[in-house]
Amino acid sequence: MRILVVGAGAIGGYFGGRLLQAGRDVTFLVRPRRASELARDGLVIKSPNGDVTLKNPPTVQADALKDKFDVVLLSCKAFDLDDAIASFAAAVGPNTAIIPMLNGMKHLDILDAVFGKQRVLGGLCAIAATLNEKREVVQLQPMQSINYGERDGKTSDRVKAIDEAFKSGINGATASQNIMQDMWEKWVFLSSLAASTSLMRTSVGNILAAPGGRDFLLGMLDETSAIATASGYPPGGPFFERVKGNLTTEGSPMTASMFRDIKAGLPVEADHVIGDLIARADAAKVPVPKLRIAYTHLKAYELQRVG
Ligand SMILES: NC(=O)C1=CN([C@@H]2O[C@H](COP(=O)(O)OP(=O)(O)OC[C@H]3O[C@@H](n4cnc5c(N)ncnc54)[C@H](OP(=O)(O)O)[C@@H]3O)[C@@H](O)[C@H]2O)C=CC1
Ligand SMILES: CC(C)(CO)C(=O)C(=O)O
Repeated sequence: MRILVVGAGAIGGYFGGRLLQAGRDVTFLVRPRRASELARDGLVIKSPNGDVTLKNPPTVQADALKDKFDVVLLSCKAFDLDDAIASFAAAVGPNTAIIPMLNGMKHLDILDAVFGKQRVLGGLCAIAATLNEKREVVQLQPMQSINYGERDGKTSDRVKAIDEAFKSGINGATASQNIMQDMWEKWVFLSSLAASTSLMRTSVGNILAAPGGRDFLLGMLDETSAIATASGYPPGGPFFERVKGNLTTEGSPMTASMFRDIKAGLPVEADHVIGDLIARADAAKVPVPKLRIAYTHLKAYELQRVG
């Protein structure tokens, strides 16, 4: 099974690296700067689940991409999605399965429109990872999982084959028969965490310890849960039960990748992760005052960032 990992950042580098470490046929589609970093230093993963340096990981750049791949693991940020689609389109053949790792949901519609719904699986990951100043992939906590599945819930041969390949290298790899529900639950959790930690500029533990902090976090979770419910995906499945406790754990150092990006002065996925959720709330007439403040805050950050 030929796997093209689009982007060798935190998520692509981590999961693609683990598959490569397990001997899978992985190629990273990268842009010139990342290509030279990987050629010079290898793909370095620092992780509580085991460090590894993968020398000379196979890479390809968009202009040289000709072969069709069986699987495309899409791990760019939402604001790079159009550019990434143009870059990996040549790798998509009649039997290619695209597995997106992006937070949010809107990318599914965009990918469907370009490649056809039958090529786009559902996908998500739960991990806290980042690139450090040496451009090494750093996993910040042991937690990790990656889910994928047919969006109609069927068990297909292609998902069985992907599952076998992913399980061989990644702890926490799971084929899901309820991937749309899982994606919505992940979005509910992530948007609550990202909106809260970005707005309060601190961890879940510090927010919980502040006056009104617990009510604020749970109020945010109520708003995002109401949107999911109005969209036909009431949260409450096993994934959600597992992650919900993270928002109420005293002393938790947890933050969202969006908050880490703000601290580093990087662009954020404000429209994809929060703005799109508010649009769905408006369509369903669900009041979301806390989420709106977080969105205004993120858009003000974006304006200040570009000057
Ligand atoms: N980090 C985390 O802990 C988690 C992140 N996510 C989600 O996963 C997605 C990816 O996040 P993350 O890995 O953190 O982001 P990163 O910024 O670390 O990595 C994204 C990578 O995509 C690459 N990229 C973008 N466009 C292209 C292109 N056209 N061709 C090749 N490479 C491209 C970028 O390359 P370049 O270096 O050239 O800019 C970059 O290395 C996001 O939607 C995020 O919300 C989900 C769960 C946890
Ligand atoms: C919810 C979480 C923390 C875990 O994957 C995440 O997706 C993120 O920080 O972007």
